[in-house]
This record gives sequence, structure tokens and C-alpha cells, in this order.
Amino acid sequence: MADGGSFRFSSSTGTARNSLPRIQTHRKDNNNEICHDDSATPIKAQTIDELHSLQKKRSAPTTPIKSPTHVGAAFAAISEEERQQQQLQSISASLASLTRETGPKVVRGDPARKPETPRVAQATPNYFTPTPCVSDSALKFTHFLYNLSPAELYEQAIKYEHGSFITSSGALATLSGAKTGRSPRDKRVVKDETMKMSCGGESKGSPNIEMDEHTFLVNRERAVDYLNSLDKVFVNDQFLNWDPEHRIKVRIVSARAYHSLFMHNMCIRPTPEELEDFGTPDFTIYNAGQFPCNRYTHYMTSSTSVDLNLARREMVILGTQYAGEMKKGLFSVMHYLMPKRQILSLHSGCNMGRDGDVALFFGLSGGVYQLQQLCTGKTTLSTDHNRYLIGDDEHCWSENGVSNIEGGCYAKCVDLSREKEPDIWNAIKFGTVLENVVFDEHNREVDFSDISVTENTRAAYPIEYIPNAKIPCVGPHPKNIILLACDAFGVIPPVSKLSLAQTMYHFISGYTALVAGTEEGVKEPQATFSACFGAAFIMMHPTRYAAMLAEKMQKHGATGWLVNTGWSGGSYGSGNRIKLPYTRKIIDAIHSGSLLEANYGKTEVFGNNVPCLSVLLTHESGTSQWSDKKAYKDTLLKLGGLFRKNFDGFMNYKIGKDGELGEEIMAAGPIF
Ligand SMILES: Nc1ncnc2c1ncn2[C@@H]1O[C@H](COP(=O)(O)OP(=O)(O)OP(=O)(O)O)[C@@H](O)[C@H]1O
Ligand SMILES: O=C([O-])CC(=O)C(=O)O
Ligand SMILES: [Ca+2]
Ligand SMILES: [Mn+2]
Repeated sequence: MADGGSFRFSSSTGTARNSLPRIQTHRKDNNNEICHDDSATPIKAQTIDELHSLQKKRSAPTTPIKSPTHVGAAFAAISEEERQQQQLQSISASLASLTRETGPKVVRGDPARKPETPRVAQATPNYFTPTPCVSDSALKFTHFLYNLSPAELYEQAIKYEHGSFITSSGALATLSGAKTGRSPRDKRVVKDETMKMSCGGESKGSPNIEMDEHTFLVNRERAVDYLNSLDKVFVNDQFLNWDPEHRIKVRIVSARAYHSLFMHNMCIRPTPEELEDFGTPDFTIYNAGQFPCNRYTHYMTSSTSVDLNLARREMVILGTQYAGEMKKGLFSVMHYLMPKRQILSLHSGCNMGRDGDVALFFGLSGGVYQLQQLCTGKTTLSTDHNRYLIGDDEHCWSENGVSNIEGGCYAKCVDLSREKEPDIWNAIKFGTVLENVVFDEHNREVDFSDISVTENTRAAYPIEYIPNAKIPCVGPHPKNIILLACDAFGVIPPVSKLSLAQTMYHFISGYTALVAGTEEGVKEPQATFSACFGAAFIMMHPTRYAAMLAEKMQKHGATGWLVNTGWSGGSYGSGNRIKLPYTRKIIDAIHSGSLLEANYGKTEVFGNNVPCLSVLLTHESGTSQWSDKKAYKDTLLKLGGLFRKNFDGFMNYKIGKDGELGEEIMAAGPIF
């Protein structure tokens, strides 16, 4: 250093440096002097680097820290060094190239950081078996950042990823790139030997297009090579399913801090102790979303490919950075693993009242790329200030009751307001990932009404950001099964009570509306049907899930409801969307049991039981009668016809004992 940090006047001032009296810094005996001596206090740092190293207290919450004496018998023999070695081996094995039959040399820590603390520094990198083959990749280390904290991930994102900013409320704004929703047409599944793939195929909107093992391996190699070629990758080891008996260990290897933070929020976060015993993951995701797939590869119809291999317990993502692919990819895995254990997996939100009454909220999603599919309200309606939130999107129903699969929520943000959705609004703070929102350049305030990037703006936050979250996220058997449909035709009543067969009919149908924007002002609603309210995620025939649901509802005496969160008094364009506070009132009446007490009449065509309540139709609620009765009847018949046509595909499947319930279900559809 030129200056050594000592103070001096510039000689250009003309003042002779040496002519000024020196300031005395050594100690004098008399204590009357004005100057004091700083060097007398103990010196904590000799250099700037050392000073900076003092800033960070050494802690490694994600690095197992227990001393062998505190560890259970099975682990008692393992030294810290051995344990670290095992972790490195496990990660190297995850990133192994199958053609070279070996994993890369992995080293923990950020390559950009000087090896300042023992945590990152490794004088002799500890790596997996040396790669024998001759390739430059054998000479390179793959650095990995393991289970970083949100603060560390913020720093990584802001430093290295374009489009990452801190918003005024502290959330991390990110851009997902060209894809701002899921790409179901690019999803492929390699069947497990035991698996019967007959979920209705593409015609039912189920994107579980088959793929062969070899093609999967080609894509896997492409993703792994891409990840290994990077300076660093992020590794998350986390859990799925709050039911401890059926918990699944997942590893997510990704290239972006955004992806790592998203999964940190969305999966269940392990405690340091749980991480210590983590061992080998049950399922691994390779997210190489920045890198496209090779379109000359078989089965590839675009440069995006999301591939599940159930036998290998792996998932590969190429060509899309939309984080929801990981969340929903794992959900598909659960739709395969759980029913094998007689556990029903559900695309639903879930909450619980003070008295322990549990409700499930089913509904289609609005996270699909380039589709103006309306979100039905699972997240919005399960997040209820007066009830405990168990989860907003993915659950299991087992003999033990319900359990959330995830550790976080993924809320739609378009037109979000503090007044209408205070709990979601307040959850958008430090740690939350805010995808594809637009904010003020200077004060970083988010404009939730701005859909310049996409209409599918989203917030991903840990579930404990909702004040009345129920942790652990498990609950007793549900009492109410609420099927949500955003009906843009405007003919489904705001609420109907369903018989068991009707509940199954609507569950298998999985109706919601889609508003396809064509010319300005002319927007025709379209019906969309997605079996089990999640055809994109189911792995077996829908009737298998439906049969399990029917059996559980019967056994535990649950009531089914159909709630329209869409239009009333006319179709999209002429009627109004039913106001959220009004839908909440209906839901409150379901929870309290008061709606069960109402008098009911049957609707024409659908034959659902509708409560005879005049209060149901009021102007400020956004509900009204159609003024044009003929138009109403025509629209009702049109929608009924669409339901019927959709259901034709399910006619051949038996459900329940001797297929009895099957016939009942068929009869529960529209009659005209
Ligand atoms: N009457 C209503 N009931 C419910 N939601 C409404 C209503 N009116 C408007 N909305 C809006 O509809 C959207 C529902 O989105 P939400 O995130 O709850 O959907 P979701 O079912 O969880 O979908 P996904 O599975 O894609 O996450 C919210 O933006 C909400 O504000
Ligand atoms: O997965 C997503 O992108 C959002 C979501 O919850 C869904 O689509 O069901
Ligand atoms: Ca949601
Ligand atoms: Mn969803």
C-alpha cells in the first residue's frame, strides 16, 4: 500500500509537511492533553481484509454442527471431516455425468470469494474420486452453494442476476425470463415399470406425454454438463410433506439464486439437525433452465423441456426459468408416490377453524404460460384472517388427516391490494420472491396493477409469513370440500351444495373458464376442464383419485360445495366478477355450518342444490340476475353441453365397488 493509511497533507498546498508539530500519540504521564491514543486499545484488525473478516460471525446453520458426542449412535462414529466428505460425495454423485460415469470435483463455497474463513476455504479441495477420463471438465472444480440463507441468496441474486432488485417492502423482485408461466406442452414423463399411464392423454389437457429413458438421459446429460460448466451451482436439500411418516427428501440443483430462494421458500426447510441426518435425497431436480434443450433430440417439440423420470427419481429442466416448474414437477412426483401408499394427493388449499374444522379448496391454476386462464382462488380463499392456514396449493389426505406438501405459498399478485388481501400483502417482505412485477425505478414501490411483463405475477413466501399459519402444517380430516370454479359464462350460481356423486362429477370435470384475448374488447369465454383440478399433475387415471376422494369424504362425513368465483348476471364482458368480500361471506357461511341449514332448491340443467337466499343476489356483491332470460338459458345449455362433451371420455371407467358410484356420478351431470 502506498500510504499505509497514515494521514498527511498534500504537498501541493505549499505547506512544508515537516514544519508542523507532530501530533503526540504516545502516552504521556500527565492526563491533561487533548489528544488521546487510539492504539492503546487492543488492536482487532491489522488490515482492511481482516477488519472485513470480523464483520461476519462464523455460524453455519446449514452446516451440521453437532459434535459426535451429541449425535445418535448411527452417527457417533462419523467425524466432522468424514461427514463433510460424505456430503461432497453425495453432491458429486448427484452431478455425475452418466457417459463419463463419474461426478465432478465439487468444492463448497463461492468461487468469487477469497478464501477468508475456514468455512469456504479449503487448502486442498476435498473432492470425489479423481476423474480418470481425458476431458477439460476433469480439470475444473464445480463450486456449490449449499442451502444458503435468504440474505446470502439476495446478495448472489443482486450481484449476478440481471433483473434482481430489492423492492420497497424488502422482497426480492426477479425476472423469470421469456417464460412467465408453466409450459405443460413441454412436459414429458418416463414411466415407472409399475405405472399405468392412462390419464386421458393430451385430449384431456393432461400433458403427461411419454418419453423414453434414452432421451431422458440425453437431456439429463445436457443439463448436468451445463451446470458443471458454470462457476457455481446452488444446492438445496429440503423436504416435502409435513406428515413425518410420509416425508420426502428432495435436492434441487440450480444455477440461479432466484431458483434457490424460491425453493427455500416453497419446500419445507430442514432444521440443522434434520440436515445433519439428510443422507441421500429421494428425488433430485436439475434445473438448467437458462440452457435450451436440443431440438434435434427425439420428443422435443420446442427448446423447452421439463422431464420427469420416476424410476430414476430425477427431473430435468431445460429452456425455461419459470420457477413454478420445479414446484409443480415435485407435485407430479407426489401424485405418483402418495397414491401408492393409499394417500390422496390434492391440488387444493386448506385451512382450519378455531374448532378444528378443516376445509379444502380445489380449483384450477392460472400459472400456465400464454393462457389467460383465471385463477380460481385457492390461495386467496385459504388465506383467511379468521382461520389457521394449513397450506395454499398442495396437500395430502391420509389416515392421519391432512398435511401440506409444501413449506410456502405462491400467490398470484395481479391487482393485489392491502385492503382486500392484507395477509398476502404483508407477506411480501424480506425473503419473499416477487416474480415479474413492475416497480417504480426510484422508490422501488411495486405497481401490482402493471402487467407489462405478464399477467401471472407471483409472490413466493414461507408459510410462516402468514400470521395465523398452522405449524406444523397438518390438520384433522376435512369437513368441507369446496370446489372453486371461475365461471366466465356467468351461469354457475355463487354457491351450490353438492351430493357426493355431484362432488365427484365436478371433481373429475375440473371446470374453470379461460378468457382468450383476441381482438380489442371482444373476449369470448372458453370452458376449460382439467381432471381432478390438476390434470397436468396427475399420474394415474383421474377416476383413481376420485374414488379415493369419495371414499374419504364418505368415511369422514365431509360435505361438497361448488363456489363460483367468476361472473354473475351475464358472461365476461357484460356481467361482473363476483366481489371477493362476497365470496368470503359465502365461504364463512360454509365454515360456520349456517349454509347447511338453509332451504335449497334445484337449479335447471345442472341440478345442483342452491340455497334459497335472496341476499345472494345484490348489486354491491357483484351478483345479479341476468336481464336477458333467453341469453341466460342459451348460455346455461351451452356450458352444460361442454360439460357433457368433456365427461364422455370418462364414461368407460368403473369407480367404487362394482362401478356403482360410477353410474351415479354419470347421472349427477347436467340433464337437458
Ligand atoms: N370472488 C373472488 N374469489 C376469489 N378470488 C377472486 C375473486 N375475485 C377476484 N379474485 C382474484 O382472483 C385471483 C385468485 O388467485 P389465487 O392465487 O387465489 O388462485 P389459485 O387458485 O391459488 O391459483 P394457482 O394454483 O395458479 O396458484 C386473485 O388474484 C384474487 O384477488
Ligand atoms: O405452478 C404454478 O405456476 C402456479 C400454480 O400454483 C399452478 O399453476 O397451479
Ligand atoms: Ca395459488
Ligand atoms: Mn397451484
